[in-house]
Amino acid sequence: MGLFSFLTSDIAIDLGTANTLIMHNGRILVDEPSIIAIDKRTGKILAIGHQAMQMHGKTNEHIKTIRPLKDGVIADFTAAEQMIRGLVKMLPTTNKLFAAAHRIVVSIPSGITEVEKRAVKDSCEHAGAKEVYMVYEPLAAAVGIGIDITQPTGIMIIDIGGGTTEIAVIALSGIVCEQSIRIAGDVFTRDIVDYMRREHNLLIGERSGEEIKKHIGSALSELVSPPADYEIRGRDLMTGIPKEIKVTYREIAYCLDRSIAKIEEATLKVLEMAPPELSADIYTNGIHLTGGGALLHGLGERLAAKTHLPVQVADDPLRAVVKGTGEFIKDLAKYESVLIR
Ligand SMILES: Nc1ncnc2c1ncn2[C@@H]1O[C@H](COP(=O)(O)OP(=O)(O)OP(=O)(O)O)[C@@H](O)[C@H]1O
Repeated sequence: MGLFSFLTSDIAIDLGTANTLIMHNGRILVDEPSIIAIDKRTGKILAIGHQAMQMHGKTNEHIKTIRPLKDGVIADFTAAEQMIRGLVKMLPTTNKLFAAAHRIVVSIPSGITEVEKRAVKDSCEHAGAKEVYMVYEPLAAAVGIGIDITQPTGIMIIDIGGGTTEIAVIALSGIVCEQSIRIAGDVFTRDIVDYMRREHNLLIGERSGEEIKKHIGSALSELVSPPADYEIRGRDLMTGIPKEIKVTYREIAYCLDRSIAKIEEATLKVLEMAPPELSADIYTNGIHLTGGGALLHGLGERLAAKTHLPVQVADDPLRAVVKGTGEFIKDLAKYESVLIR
């Protein structure tokens, strides 16, 4: 008997490169980093989500941490399945509401291939789901921020996640034109780690790079309300001794500049592709920014300056996709044309 058959209702999953969120009946019950830790000798899972993230970069030879998704898609099928299983187990199964849940809606990047889609579906099925529906992330993000995607109105979404940035123009429940690029949070983190090594001779880990990004990551070198300098520790490459330095947001803006320019480029491409009637709508309604990357300081302002359009950063950008995915599972019939089996 599959895991989902013990549950009492349908669930929505935002299976992300960085974070996986699970929602039921309008409530986000699981919000964990997409990572597992296993014992290399036995293959046993030692930790999932936050607990596994604590171990990331600090493991000994017997422990391995795995991030099952890369660039928005499943890179390690077995680990993905184990992670989904483990995260679903975190749901309060004692709650009667979960008694008959065997349908799930899971969000996927819009640039995903048929083989990659199959991998998502199979992972969910192997984890116990009986019916799996998939929905493209930009559609879920739009619904998640409260937009009615069924209207004949052009909506532009830029969803910057961990692995992919999805830029799409949506109308009448469908994606009219889009670009899905593999420049997002993970690349920003890598840019920071590389910069620290190059400019400061300081070797830092992925987690430290991510902390810098979250605290002082900036898309602009001049901010109206700048964050305070951030202290970071790592290994001095010259001496091999641990050291601490202070980093400014301006340095981070400098090292992220190239990657952000690629997002700008893709945004302009999508705007160029949009049919004129939808361009007119976008001129009025502007661009909606979702995903964790939307939290970079000054990103909204930078994109607004580049496109000369109003840019709105979602209130809760990290949760927009799962909130939208949760709406789809509530009314499968209404969204039949949007959902992929
Ligand atoms: N305050 C912040 N500033 C900048 N980046 C942030 C901030 N908070 C989170 N992030 C980044 O956002 C990314 C995660 O965003 P999100 O959860 O939307 O992506 P995901 O759904 O896991 O990825 P994908 O959709 O690409 O599969 C991570 O790279 C994380 O480091």
